[in-house]
Formats: sequence, C-alpha cells, structure tokens
Amino acid sequence: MTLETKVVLYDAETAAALDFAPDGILRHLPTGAYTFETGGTLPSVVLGYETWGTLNEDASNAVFIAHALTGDSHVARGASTEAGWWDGFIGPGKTVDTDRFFVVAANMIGGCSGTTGPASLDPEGKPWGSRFPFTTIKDSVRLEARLADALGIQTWHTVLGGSMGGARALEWAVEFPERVRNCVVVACTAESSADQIAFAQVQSAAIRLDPDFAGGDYYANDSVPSAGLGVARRLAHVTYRTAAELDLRFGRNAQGEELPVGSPSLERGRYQVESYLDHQASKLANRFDANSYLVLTEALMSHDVARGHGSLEDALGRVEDVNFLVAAVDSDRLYWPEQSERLAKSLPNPCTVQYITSPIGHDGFLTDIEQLSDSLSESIFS
Ligand SMILES: CC(=O)SCCNC(=O)CCNC(=O)[C@H](O)C(C)(C)COP(=O)(O)OP(=O)(O)OC[C@H]1O[C@@H](n2cnc3c(N)ncnc32)[C@H](O)[C@@H]1OP(=O)(O)O
Ligand SMILES: N[C@@H](CCO)C(=O)O
Repeated sequence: MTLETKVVLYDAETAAALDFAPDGILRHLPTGAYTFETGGTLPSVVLGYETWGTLNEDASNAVFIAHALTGDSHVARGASTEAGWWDGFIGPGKTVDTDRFFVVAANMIGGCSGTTGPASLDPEGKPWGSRFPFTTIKDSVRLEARLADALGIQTWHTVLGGSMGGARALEWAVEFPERVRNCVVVACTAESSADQIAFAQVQSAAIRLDPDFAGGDYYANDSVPSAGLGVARRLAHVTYRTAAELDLRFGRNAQGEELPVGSPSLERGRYQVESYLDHQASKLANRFDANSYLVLTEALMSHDVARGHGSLEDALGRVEDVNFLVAAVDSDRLYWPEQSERLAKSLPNPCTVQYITSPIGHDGFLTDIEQLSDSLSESIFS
C-alpha cells in the first residue's frame, strides 16, 4: 500500500489569511496605540509572532520563547522549511516538546523581523527612523502581555530566553509575577553592567558615526549605514566568542592565497580571523536594520529589573512564587558566570546555576543549549 503524503507549505501572506495557525509561520497582531516606559508613543504597534503546537483547554501549557539581540521569532521549523535558531531544542519530542506545549515566540518591539520598528511607517507613510521612541525591555514585555491576552493565555507555563532573551524572560517574571509559573534565564543578568554598557556604547557609536546614518533617517537615501553596523557586529561578535576559541581556530593564520601575512616582507595581508569577522559583519548588515540594532542595543543597555521597584531585592521579592532556572555559559566573557551566580543568590528561593560547558563563550547559549535539556526536563518540563 502506498501512503500519499501531502506536504503543505505556507508563505507568511497565506498564513495570515488563514483562520488557523500553522506552526512556525510569521503572523501579525495589531495591538493598538502604545505609550513607552520613557513616555514616547506610537499610534499603533503590530507584533510579529509565531506559534507551535496547540494551546490546551485551560491554557496551562503555553511557553514563551524570547529571542536575543539579533534573533527573531523563528525559533523552530514547523510548517516553514527554514531552520529555526533553536531547532534542536524546540519541536515535537524535543526538550521544549511542541507535542505537549504551545510555544509562542514574538519579535521584539523596535526590531526588524515583523514587529513595529524604526523602519515601519507612520500614519503618513514615512518610516519612523529617528522618531522611533526610546525602547526598554519592559516595553517588550508589556507589549507581549497584549499578545498573551489575545491568545487567551493568562499565565505562561514558562518564559525562557538567552542573552537579551534572558533579560526579557526575567523582566516578564518581575513585571507580571502572577502570569509566570517558571522562568528560565540563560546567559543574562539582573541588570546590564558598566562593562556590558561600554561594549554596547562602542557599537552604538559605530553606527551613529557612519556618515550614511543621517541621524537615523536614511531609508530614502541611496546608502544605509551598513559600514557602521558591520563594525558594531565585529566588536559584538568578539564578545560572543572566547580568546581561546579564536586562537585555536584561526591563530595567526593568513586567509587563503591572498595573504602574505607573516611573510618576510611583513606586507599587510588578511588574517583568517579578520576574514571571519568581515563575514559576520556583512552577514548581519545584509539581514538587519541599523536603527533596529541601535534601538535593541540601547534597550539592553537600559536593562535593570530593579527600575521602578526600589531595589533589586524588592524587584526580586515579587517573584517568590515563580520557579526559576538560571544558567550560564562557563566561558562567557560578556555575561559573566559570576553575574548569573549573583542573580541566582538574589532570588527569593534557593536556585543553583546550571552550566553550559563550552569553549566558545557567550554564543554557547545558541550552539550548546541542549546541555540544559536534562535540568529543564527535570525541573521545568517534567
Ligand atoms: C538568538 C539569536 O541571535 S538567533 C539568530 C541566529 N543568530 C545569529 O544569526 C547570530 C549570528 N551567528 C552566530 O552568532 C553564530 O553563527 C552561531 C552562534 C549561530 C553559530 O556559531 P558557529 O556554528 O560556531 O558558527 P561561527 O560563528 O563559527 O560562524 C560560521 C560562519 O563563519 C564563516 N567562516 C568561518 N571561518 C571563516 C573565515 N576564515 N573567513 C570567512 N568566513 C569564515 C563560515 O563559513 C560560516 O559562515 P555561514 O554562517 O555564512 O555559514
Ligand atoms: N548571536 C547572538 C548573540 C547575542 O546575544 C545574537 O546576535 O543575538
């Protein structure tokens, strides 16, 4: 007997027109006007999001995944053929099992992957550009609460994220403690430190100082600030990896044939590691809007869950009924393990930091997330 399998693939437009939700297809929720934490307003905000699995009758199986700085809502494959950035971790039978859980991922406000951002148009049809309001992690969460309302989710079973996604997950728990049962914070802290702000400031300056930045209103121009964005990404990428990994992979090697580096003439060539960074830079510049990079970077600089709650102790006192899993990458030179230890110790209930062991540093939260599978299965998704 031959079984006929019908594979249906949806593009975003088709999916939006359907009254059911195929897994892993971008959809848009208009959420109305929004006043930002710092006072700016937008007359309308649309959230781009994706879902996987089915919400159960009492809406108790919903899991929110928060992406990092340049990530997006496409965390897993589903009906889309495009790989998700946590594909090995989220899906049928995987750690975040979409046969059991209804998984939701939303693109953060200010980004460029489907949620309103600086490149979105104002009511007159002009990109917001430099007029896009200063955005914070709290803004992200407050808007995501509107998405939860629209999907009929009063309480998340779990909110989970790494890096900036970890900041969003933690802020969810502090802002709406009654709406979160479990919170998983990977490779992130309770507040951005001076060191993290400093690295971010250099990235922000690289974009702002690009002559093509034009004060943020470059959309109608012939060129965009991709050089500045590329420099920002190069610096950022170095902080996402370790010195040891770069040394082991690239050493002082020259790139291909073009490189006489180290030759007796000492002629300037190109080191392999330079070529690697150039590649990371152009890859990001081809897929990301510089204004969004700025808005999101500055949102992360502003990350401080204590803001508005008096002290960190007061802020974290709010999450007494939330079950936490805090994890760090042991070699992370951007979000230090010590900071995760401090966060865990500051929580109202005992919490032991779980470690991802990786030689590569911060990006270990992307490449080696499956190391947390056992801890997550035991303490969160049992
Ligand atoms: C949460 C999120 O951010 S999700 C969104 C997905 N994340 C991103 O896109 C962030 C950017 N990417 C990354 O940070 C990383 O690629 C990760 C963490 C996803 C994966 O890391 P790794 O598997 O270790 O890949 P690595 O960082 O070494 O990069 C490999 C790339 O460098 C290229 N590369 C390696 N050596 C060289 C070299 N000497 N010269 C030029 N390019 C090089 C490879 O060809 C490969 O290119 P490709 O990505 O276009 O296929
Ligand atoms: N590679 C990740 C690291 C930042 O956490 C990103 O671009 O979002």
